[in-house]
Amino acid sequence: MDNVFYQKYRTGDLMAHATNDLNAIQNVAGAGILTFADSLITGGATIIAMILIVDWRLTLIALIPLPLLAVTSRVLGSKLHDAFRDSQAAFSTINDKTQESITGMKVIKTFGQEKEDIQDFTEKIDDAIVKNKRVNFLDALFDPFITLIIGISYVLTIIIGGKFIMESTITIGQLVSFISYIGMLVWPMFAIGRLFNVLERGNASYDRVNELLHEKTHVVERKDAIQEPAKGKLSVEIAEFTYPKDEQATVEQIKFAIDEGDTLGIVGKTGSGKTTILKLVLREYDRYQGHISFGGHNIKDYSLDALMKSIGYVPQDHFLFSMTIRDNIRFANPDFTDEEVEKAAEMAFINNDIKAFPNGYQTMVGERGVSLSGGQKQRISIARALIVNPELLILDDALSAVDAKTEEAILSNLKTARKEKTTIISAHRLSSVMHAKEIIVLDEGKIVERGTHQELLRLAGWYKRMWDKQQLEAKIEGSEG
Ligand SMILES: Nc1ncnc2c1ncn2[C@@H]1O[C@H](COP(=O)(O)OP(=O)(O)OP(=O)(O)O)[C@@H](O)[C@H]1O
Repeated sequence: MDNVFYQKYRTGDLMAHATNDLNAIQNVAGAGILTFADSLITGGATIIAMILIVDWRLTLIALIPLPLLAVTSRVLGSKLHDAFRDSQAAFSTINDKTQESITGMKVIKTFGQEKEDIQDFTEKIDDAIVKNKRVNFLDALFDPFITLIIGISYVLTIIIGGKFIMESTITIGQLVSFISYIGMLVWPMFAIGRLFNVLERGNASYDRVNELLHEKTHVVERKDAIQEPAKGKLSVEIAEFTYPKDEQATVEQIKFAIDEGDTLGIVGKTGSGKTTILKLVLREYDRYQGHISFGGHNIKDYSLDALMKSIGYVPQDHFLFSMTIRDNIRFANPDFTDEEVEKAAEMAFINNDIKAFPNGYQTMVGERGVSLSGGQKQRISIARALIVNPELLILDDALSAVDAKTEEAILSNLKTARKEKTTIISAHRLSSVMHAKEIIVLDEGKIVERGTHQELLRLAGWYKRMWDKQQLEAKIEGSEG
């Protein structure tokens, strides 16, 4: 699924669909069908015996209350359906809240928001309890109603059966055995009630899961898509792109081309649209006016696999998995050798840091392992992208957490190792892009300045002002250090 989907459905919600809802559906397929078969066979056999062995008229009378059972099950079932849907939605909300609270625990603690968070959690739990109580209330109504219906059957049978005995249509013995047959109908009737219960729960969950399964991704591969990884010149022409549900265009009139082996720098204020352009190159969104081609073909002509094989991406918010550093670096392909992993780490200037850990490359990352610094995580993400030696490397503000010296070393490594390959660097620190073949400056989604570092300095615009400011800051930091 595309990004729009993951923005619409939150993690906890998706997990609730995959656990609670699937359980309810599974119940229909298991216990539900078993109960149905059981009630049908036992009930059917008993009714046939009543007709054949005792009296068909008495059987009809005993079954008069049955339509009542159908009506009750229908009415209660439909109420249960709605109540169960609400309770499942409440469970999704709790799941979301739990997931967010645990993930954001550090922030909650730092801002002293534990009490407020617990309060919010309690409110959500209380809401779920109210909704679950309603489900259980409706659930509990089934049995008394069925008992009532069976009671009516008994009463009718005794009254009419008594009349039949007086008329000598049936014997006392037949009436007694008929009443015990009704006793045998008790379980099938309860079973029908339970079946409706399970069915309606499953139905409510099925609606929720079905809605999810019918979501369509907007990024669709062409049937005869190119399977060969993209390679060559990257050319981007975006007349306009607006995020789904937004009204105003986020980027407009973007036009640039990068020859194989060249580097493009993208700079600009925060929120000026740098990441957005990169997302379009990564084909995270397909709906824009314009044309992006890579190696002479529109990126939409490639299979997603072929396009992604050509691109190495280091996002702004790097994410490492709970596995060893080595496995994190060779995430794209576990067959990379230890030498290749170390070479990539060397290029990302993280090799020495990793070797200094007691367990070296075997160090576990994440919840079960060491806490890495922001800069270390960032450089491991860079190594992870570099190891595949991609045709196009995209660094989205990927050097923000390293110091100027480390940045210089990484950039110089990239320059040597990636002579033949294309690189896009988006950054706030202008020194990251100063060696690029072309630099574009964005403001409110439009290119406002472009050229080489020297040309931009001569323009004396935003780039020059920022450059001077950052140089001054670097000098002050240098003298302080
Ligand atoms: N998924 C989204 N849906 C709607 N609007 C978005 C989405 N992602 C970003 N935006 C908006 O698009 C604009 C450009 O965002 P973008 O992330 O491209 O900026 P940026 O230049 O990379 O910023 P920064 O330097 O802070 O990373 C911002 O106003 C942002 O709020």
